[in-house]
Amino acid sequence: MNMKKIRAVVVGYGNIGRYAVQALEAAPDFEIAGIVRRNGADNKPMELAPYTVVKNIKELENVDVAILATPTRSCPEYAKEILSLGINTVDSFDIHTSILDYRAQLAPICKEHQSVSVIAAGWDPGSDSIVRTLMQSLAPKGLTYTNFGPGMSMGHSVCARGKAGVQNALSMTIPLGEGIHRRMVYVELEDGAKIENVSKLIKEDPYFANDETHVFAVPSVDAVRDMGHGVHLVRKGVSGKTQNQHLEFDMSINNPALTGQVLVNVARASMRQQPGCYTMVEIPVIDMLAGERDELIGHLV
Ligand SMILES: NC(=O)C1=CN([C@@H]2O[C@H](COP(=O)(O)OP(=O)(O)OC[C@H]3O[C@@H](n4cnc5c(N)ncnc54)[C@H](OP(=O)(O)O)[C@@H]3O)[C@@H](O)[C@H]2O)C=CC1
Ligand SMILES: N[C@@H](CCCC(=O)C(=O)O)C(=O)O
Repeated sequence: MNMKKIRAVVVGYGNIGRYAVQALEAAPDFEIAGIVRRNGADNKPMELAPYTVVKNIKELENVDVAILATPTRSCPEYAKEILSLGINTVDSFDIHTSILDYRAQLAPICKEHQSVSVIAAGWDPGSDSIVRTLMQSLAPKGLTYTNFGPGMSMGHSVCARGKAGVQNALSMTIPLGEGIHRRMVYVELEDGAKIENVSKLIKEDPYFANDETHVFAVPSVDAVRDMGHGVHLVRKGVSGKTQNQHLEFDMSINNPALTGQVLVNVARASMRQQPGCYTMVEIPVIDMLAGERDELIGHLV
């Protein structure tokens, strides 16, 4: 039997957007309804030749879900507009301290327009959030440490790139142990910009303000960039009344490729939820997989 494919749109064609398109192309149950870019079809890259590229999602027909691959700080605006059209949205919004507030803003819009939004769905926040939740259930008392990298944080790099005087930026996350990180930021300056001013702007942004941060000027960010990243999540705690349970989760990844894959997974899951706004820990993990539920249960459980 031919199943109707989910019609997805990718909004924003930067790092995550590129890999989200690839993950959609590799998924058996999706078709790409189009790509939304700020400049529409101007300078359309070769690999997008098969697709319609537009400035506004309203120019596309029968869209089920929009994958927001835009800077985190632009996600709320795009999500509100698109959810109001009755189209589902998913994003990898990664300002941990604002997730609850963001969810509360989107929930009534989803209910009013019968749409679904899955927010904060990359790998952290995202799949790591599921691992932390599972670990806490296995050892309810204890401590979890999330140790990133070393690797490139897309969110911090986007943030640094947005500062006045910055042409391009790379923010490397260096693990110091027990969930503490150092930020090493490499910036390509615009003509006339001063590293002292740029450094101040970056260090006072909430993305960086709580971590030790060093900012360096480099002639070319491209020459030093590598999009590898990873995480080592550990929990030591107590199951029932038994101490010293030790749990670990490790991954070493291409950051945008993994994020793009997770976004496609939650785009699929969005089609299986009631109207509302969800984080990944609120969705059955099986809903993120393609295929028949019974078959999946048969080989996964
Ligand atoms: N939760 C997680 O685990 C993860 C989250 N992320 C999040 O993904 C976000 C995107 O990262 P990345 O793909 O590297 O970013 P990029 O800057 O490479 O791409 C973002 C794209 O969004 C579009 N866009 C729309 N509005 C704006 C705007 N106001 N300013 C700039 N670009 C805009 C542009 O595409 P166009 O020109 O086509 O319109 C741009 O290329 C990050 O901010 C990060 O927080 C990333 C990795 C993991
Ligand atoms: N949100 C991150 C992914 C998790 C890693 C992280 O938060 C970091 O390196 O600081 C990103 O944007 O790359």
